[in-house]
Amino acid sequence: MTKVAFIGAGKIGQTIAFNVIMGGYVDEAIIYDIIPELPEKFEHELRHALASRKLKTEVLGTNNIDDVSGSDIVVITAGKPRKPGMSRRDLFVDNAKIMIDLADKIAKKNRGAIYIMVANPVDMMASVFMKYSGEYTISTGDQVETMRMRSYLAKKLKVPVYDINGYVGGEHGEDAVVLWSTVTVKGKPFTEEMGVSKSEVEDYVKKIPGEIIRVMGGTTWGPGTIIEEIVRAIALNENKVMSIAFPHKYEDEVIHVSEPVVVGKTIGPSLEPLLDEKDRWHLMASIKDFYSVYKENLKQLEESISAK
Ligand SMILES: NC(=O)c1ccc[n+]([C@@H]2O[C@H](COP(=O)([O-])OP(=O)(O)OC[C@H]3O[C@@H](n4cnc5c(N)ncnc54)[C@H](O)[C@@H]3O)[C@@H](O)[C@H]2O)c1
Repeated sequence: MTKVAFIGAGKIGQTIAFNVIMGGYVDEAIIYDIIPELPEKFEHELRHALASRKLKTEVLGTNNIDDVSGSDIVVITAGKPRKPGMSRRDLFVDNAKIMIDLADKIAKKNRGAIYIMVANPVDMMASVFMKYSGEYTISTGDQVETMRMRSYLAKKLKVPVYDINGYVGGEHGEDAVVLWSTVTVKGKPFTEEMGVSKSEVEDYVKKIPGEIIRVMGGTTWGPGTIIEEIVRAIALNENKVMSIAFPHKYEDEVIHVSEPVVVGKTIGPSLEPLLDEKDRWHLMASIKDFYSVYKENLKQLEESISAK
């Protein structure tokens, strides 16, 4: 019996919820948003789709946060999306205020759930939510970049995408790094002699989301499918290796940075010890950078809250 809650029913929230619910492996789903009637009408849409697929998943769309209770998995997409030209980190203060409010309202009614953060800046929002709720939180992190990297290599090298393996790590977004020591093509370690340069792949992974946002107004289908796989891995205890951001204790904070890790009902162990020295150095640099930006952002957040 698996119950999943979706907090936020905007573009990405709807896409993830649709994919998860149509997967047929969830017994109950609750969809919550603050926009009047939106979750309720989305519930009707889902019921129609479920009828067509002959699935008996129980779905509730609601504007009442008290309905969000007893969940095993909580997927949080509530928050502002970035506009063209904005960085994910620009959303920190506004979206962190939403996370603090949600931590207060939903954590006590869903104790022991795994919380999956999607709202940006996603890794920092996971750290904020965990800090204020005390609940185990992961971020979808670089699993999205990982699939962008694999898809680009497959297209360039003209091989099926399932012949490409490997991961992207570090903070989700502009600072994510391809963990080249993990990348293989048809089981062989990647080399530039295969016909594509590392910098070209890195450039694609960094720039493509901004380009999609500029033209399509947001990224949905890619992340919506990739994030469904994270939910599925947890719900079905698949123990699959994914590059998601999970809690790391660093200095005086718990922070979230992605590295390949086994994902099931519990998260871990990490594959970080198997990376080469260069990739491990990149991850450590990314943890240090995350920590200093995060501390600075927390300061701004506190100033903004106390200025009210
Ligand atoms: N992690 C990823 O890979 C990834 C991918 C795509 C989008 N995102 C992020 O997800 C977030 C949502 O993006 P979107 O395109 O769906 O935006 P959107 O504007 O379409 O949807 C956001 C939804 O959140 C709701 N919301 C706001 N405050 C809320 C609250 N307190 N409680 C419940 N619902 C609330 C809004 O009413 C809206 O329906 C953004 O921060 C975006 O950057 C992350």
